Amino acid sequence: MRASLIQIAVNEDETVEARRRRVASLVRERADAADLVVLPELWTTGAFAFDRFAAEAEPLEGATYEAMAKAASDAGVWLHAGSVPERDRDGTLYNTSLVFSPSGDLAAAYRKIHRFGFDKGEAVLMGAGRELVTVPLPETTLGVATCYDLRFPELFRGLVDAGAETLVVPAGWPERRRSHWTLLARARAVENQAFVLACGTAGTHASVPQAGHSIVVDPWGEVLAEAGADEEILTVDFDPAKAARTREQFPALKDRVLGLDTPGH
Ligand SMILES: O=C(O)CCC(=O)C(=O)O
Repeated sequence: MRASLIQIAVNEDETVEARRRRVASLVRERADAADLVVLPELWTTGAFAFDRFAAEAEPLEGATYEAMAKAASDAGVWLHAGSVPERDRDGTLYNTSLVFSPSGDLAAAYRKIHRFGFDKGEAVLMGAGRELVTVPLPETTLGVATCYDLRFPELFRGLVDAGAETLVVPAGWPERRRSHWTLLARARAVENQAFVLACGTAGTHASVPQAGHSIVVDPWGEVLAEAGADEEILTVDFDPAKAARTREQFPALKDRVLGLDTPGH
């Protein structure tokens, strides 16, 4: 299977409309060059452009949905279109990822569960998702998570329990914590014996330089490919069956002990 992670530069000198058109054509260019294309988190607005979330939020089937559904079907690829600021019918905002099939149908939508910012930014401006999302592809089952979710291993265990073998993580990770990004991507791969495809943004928006360094890790924790800091398309061939083989040959997941007693009980 061949995956292309498109590490988009999110800078303020490009309008959302221009970036959407540019990204749609980058996706289209992956026709015959990838089976699965992955985009980063909130690449229209910028993950740190909190003051624009409300103004640029879209209904689920908004402009980004339409452009990405068409790009996926034009290219004939599975497309994890990263995430958009979604406004639901009640007016609540969510950080929502969209996955399209090669015919351009929506295969899954995932609302980010762990919101970043503690008492500011996304954590106060957006609602939290509650549902784990997996997407069965012919070759593998994807488990999806977004950026800050990477710090919460229990979410990934939930995805593995639901059948995920390839974990896809769009992000807008800041440069100042790049070492955590790489470490956590490898940790999630090793502990879950799964591929991790983690696609970040490049550029600088809201004065926050982005880490870039999108990364693909195999179920043994080996880094198959890693991008630099700038906009880049990272393409990698991988054998999705390696997740099952690794779980068979080194069956650590079977040794999990659940429901431990807590101190004092
Ligand atoms: O956890 C981090 O260090 C970065 C998280 C983040 O930037 C996000 O979730 O948008």
